[in-house]
Amino acid sequence: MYKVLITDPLSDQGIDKLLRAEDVEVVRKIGLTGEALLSEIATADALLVRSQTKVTEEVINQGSRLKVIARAGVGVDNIDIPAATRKGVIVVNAPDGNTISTAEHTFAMLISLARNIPQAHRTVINGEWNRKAFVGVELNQKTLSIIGFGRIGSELAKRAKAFRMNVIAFDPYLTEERAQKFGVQKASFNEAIAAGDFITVHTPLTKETRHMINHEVFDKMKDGVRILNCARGGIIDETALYDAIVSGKVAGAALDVFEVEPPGNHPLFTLPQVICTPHLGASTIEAQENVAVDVSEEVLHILRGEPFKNAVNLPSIPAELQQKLAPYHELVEKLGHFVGQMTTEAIKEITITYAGELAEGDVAPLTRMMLKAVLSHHLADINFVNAPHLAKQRGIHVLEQKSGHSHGFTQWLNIEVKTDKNQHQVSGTLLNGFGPRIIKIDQFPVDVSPKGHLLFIQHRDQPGAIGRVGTLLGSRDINIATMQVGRKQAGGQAIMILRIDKAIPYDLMNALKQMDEIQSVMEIDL
Ligand SMILES: NC(=O)c1ccc[n+]([C@@H]2O[C@H](COP(=O)([O-])OP(=O)(O)OC[C@H]3O[C@@H](n4cnc5c(N)ncnc54)[C@H](O)[C@@H]3O)[C@@H](O)[C@H]2O)c1
Ligand SMILES: O=C(O)CC[C@@H](O)C(=O)O
Repeated sequence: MYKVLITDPLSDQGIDKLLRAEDVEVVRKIGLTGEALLSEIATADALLVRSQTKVTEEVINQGSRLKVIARAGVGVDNIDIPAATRKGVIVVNAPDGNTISTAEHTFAMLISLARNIPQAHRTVINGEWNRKAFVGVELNQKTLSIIGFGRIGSELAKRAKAFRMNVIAFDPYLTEERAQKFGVQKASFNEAIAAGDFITVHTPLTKETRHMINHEVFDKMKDGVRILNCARGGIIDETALYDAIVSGKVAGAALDVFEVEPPGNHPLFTLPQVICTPHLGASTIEAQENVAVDVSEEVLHILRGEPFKNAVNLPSIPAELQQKLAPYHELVEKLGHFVGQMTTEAIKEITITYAGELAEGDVAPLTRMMLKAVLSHHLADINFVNAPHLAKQRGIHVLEQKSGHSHGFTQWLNIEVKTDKNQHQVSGTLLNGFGPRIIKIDQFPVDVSPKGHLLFIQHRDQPGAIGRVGTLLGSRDINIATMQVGRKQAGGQAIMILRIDKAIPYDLMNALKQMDEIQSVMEIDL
């Protein structure tokens, strides 16, 4: 039974799949913080949050069973992603579910800002009828500068175009083609800042975007500009905004988000030009249901070991690629486990080479999978998420390469592991109808089905050696299911791979190692 802990309010309909899952126990403790959160997370397999719960390194490290943190929404700035990655915990979000709601909210703020609707409303309900104080401006033919042209920025552009605004956009990843598709003008940051009658930010909050709208930037804006932030508090420097409004540079500001939330008695609230909402961008019935459905499904997939799509700390793998690579998973894992167990010293370098059909297209997910398999015999708590990070942390150099030489096979792959003193390599393929095969071990051609309990023996090729090993095992009632021998030349170095029905007792292992012709013996479990 998986324990799924929910600590922020989520739509009931949205988490219906989790509530109905027979293998899941849902524990809803809204607003959990401090010691209480640490104690609950200790036994949780998954944590579901919105933006309120602060998922710190301490919280993540306390989750000894934690496999996934799911953010019902887009922004993951309340989650310590590097800490989750180090711990091998997958972080997923729901990037699409609240796009429309947030774009619509931003548009509502835009109109409210242009026409002073919140301020006017307040006076009317207080018994005043002051029409002169609230003369607004039209949106028609005004320039809207959108900083950050992703999901929300581009949806907002469509709405602004419908109101006949000139839309210009700055986004380092915006192509001319995409700009044309949305009928917007692609601009540099400075151009967008200088041209906007309204300027709205829709970037994530990052090191680069924190205070990207600051004193200096306000100085470059048109007089009477109106500013919106429905993305993240901190993208706009609130002190600079306050000064720019007081100086008359900025005619008004609409804010849904704040550097500190809740913002308390903020100086900006003393200014009549400022309108605000309490982080309501995604607060619609539809958005909350969408994001809760999305993350509930992702959590179930991850807990059940099924494919998932919106991991924040893993490169996303398109469904088509997942499907294409799925047949190779077993081969890659088995080869990785084989060479990982063969290697008994500290690993310095791992090279994986793909050839044949495998050399066509993206194989990065296979490399990550192989890395996890190899290193699981050397490092604790390694998984698909943290494998590259742990390898790098240990100074293990990982190389992925493609080769035009597939050795006569439709697909071929080789894993080579180097240590200070040794190097080992294993090659494999998928045989139509027979599944994964190991076809070479350390330059010795073999044909081994990589499964079960194997005995891997390196020895000198001499008459009687194989017989003596068989007799010794037989004398201790150890049955040999299959056997493969590989050698490069008669009388030289050779290997034996025996699939045996049970593990070898310690004294028998020693007896094998003491045989004259044997150099090394190891058991390999696949
Ligand atoms: N107010 C709310 O309730 C609410 C709801 C949803 C999302 N959000 C926030 O809105 C923001 C946008 O969300 P989205 O779904 O559109 O994200 P997105 O990832 O689709 O778009 C963000 C865009 O910002 C661009 N960008 C990154 N760095 C930039 C920079 N330095 N300058 C200019 N552009 C830059 C990216 O290229 C990307 O296109 C996020 O901060 C998100 O957390 C707020
Ligand atoms: O949970 C919320 O309502 C905030 C949503 C929003 O800020 C997001 O990043 O998705």
